[in-house]
Amino acid sequence: MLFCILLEIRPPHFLAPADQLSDSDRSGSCSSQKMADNWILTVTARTPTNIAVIKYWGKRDEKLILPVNDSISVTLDPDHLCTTTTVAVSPSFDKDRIWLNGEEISLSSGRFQSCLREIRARAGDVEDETKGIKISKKDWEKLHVHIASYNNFPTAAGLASSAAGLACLVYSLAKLMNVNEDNSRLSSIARQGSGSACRSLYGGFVKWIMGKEEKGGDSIAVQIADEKHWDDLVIIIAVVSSRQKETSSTSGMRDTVETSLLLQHRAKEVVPRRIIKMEEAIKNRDFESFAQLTCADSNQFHAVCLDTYPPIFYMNDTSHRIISIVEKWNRSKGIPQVAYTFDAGPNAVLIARNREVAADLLQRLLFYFPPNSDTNLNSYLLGDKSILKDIGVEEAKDIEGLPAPPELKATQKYRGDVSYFICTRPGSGPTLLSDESHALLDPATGLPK
Ligand SMILES: Nc1ncnc2c1ncn2[C@@H]1O[C@H](COP(=O)(O)OP(=O)(O)OP(=O)(O)O)[C@@H](O)[C@H]1O
Ligand SMILES: C[C@@](O)(CCOP(=O)(O)OP(=O)(O)O)CC(=O)O
Repeated sequence: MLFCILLEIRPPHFLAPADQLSDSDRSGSCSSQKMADNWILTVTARTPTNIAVIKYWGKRDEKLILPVNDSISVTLDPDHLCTTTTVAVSPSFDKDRIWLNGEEISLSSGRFQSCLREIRARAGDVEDETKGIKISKKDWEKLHVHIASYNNFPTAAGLASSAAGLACLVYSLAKLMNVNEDNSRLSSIARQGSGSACRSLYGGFVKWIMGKEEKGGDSIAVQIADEKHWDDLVIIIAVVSSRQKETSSTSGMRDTVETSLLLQHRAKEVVPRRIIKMEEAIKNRDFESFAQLTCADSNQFHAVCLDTYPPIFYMNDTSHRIISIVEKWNRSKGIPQVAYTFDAGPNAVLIARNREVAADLLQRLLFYFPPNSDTNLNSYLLGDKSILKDIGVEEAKDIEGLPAPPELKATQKYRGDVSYFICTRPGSGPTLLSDESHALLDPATGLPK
């Protein structure tokens, strides 16, 4: 029986007209055609976001997304910030479709198309004996997919949604289509969806090697160390604004490449040295060097944005205030306690050397940026909320009683200038979610649940 069902399943609209069917086609056509109308195969995966500590900014090839320098990132714990994507294939689908955060969006962009094309070109044979489904390598060119993706954090707000999103798209499709390639090879496909996405194929500490080849085959991500290597680190993100930004990373870096002389100096002289030092700092868990390099690189990235014509401003007054709080505190301690870094937006990503320092940091941040009176504490700190206990904050009113940081003379507060905080840590790479309850597509219809 199973053999009969498995004979050959072709999408109904690709079935040959009856008079062109061979005997073997006919012998299996009844059950397989019936099955062909009904089956849906799905895969769900979860992929983390990442924050660059040595920034990628500038492409040498826009279409293939090849960068002008190497970059290094820390993968953030997917328990707190992640994309979940379900991909489905069925002969009953008549076109490729994608839903992002519940809304259908166009798949026509060159970037989505590049990822789909590259994955399809590497697809393998798939057989699901329990469902009686067999898809051969060549069938993938004709079958269509449905994709549903959800980011559990703001999209297009400088929190690298494109990184987690495109990495998850490529990873889940690769699993659905049985692509037999390691994550580094998959990273070079994700790179063509969004540069920073290639680094989300690994957990821990990741380097995107810029590569030299014209076609970009050697522009891949590699893991420097996994998330357990340096598990003291605690990361606090201050979400300063979750509105969509004015200048996208893509257009911003294009303008920078065209107009900034500082970028050329950075890519040629500064980053190559910093990459070597940053790799060493990570391998040796040398927080002092790690923090010094991270802050310097973030500052240079924003200087390069300012050196662009027309100038790009991603940070705002709140971002600058946070830098000042951290700089003064680090100086008062003699050695860095916290590193800061800002991507293409005003949100601060603060990396504390350990949990104790992270608690002191959160105390300072809550002191200067208390929530509005109508904000609930539960929605003001997301992620690992247990850190609130460390500073004795159980309710929003406890924030009012926090002591002023001793190293700072100014005690003016900036109530409401931070939308919320996220407390997280370095985290793991992509994972498959086998529990059906995580799927975003209905297994019976292939449409969003
Ligand atoms: N889960 C997802 N699946 C597929 N595509 C996504 C997903 N999330 C985001 N994207 C794509 O990425 C775009 C947002 O990218 P953009 O670079 O503007 O912002 P960001 O990645 O949040 O910020 P940044 O890269 O500057 O930190 C979205 O408009 C969408 O096209
Ligand atoms: C500031 C950055 O976050 C830039 C991210 O740029 P994207 O990867 O979003 O850009 P595209 O490749 O055009 O999609 C720094 C970084 O992540 O390295």
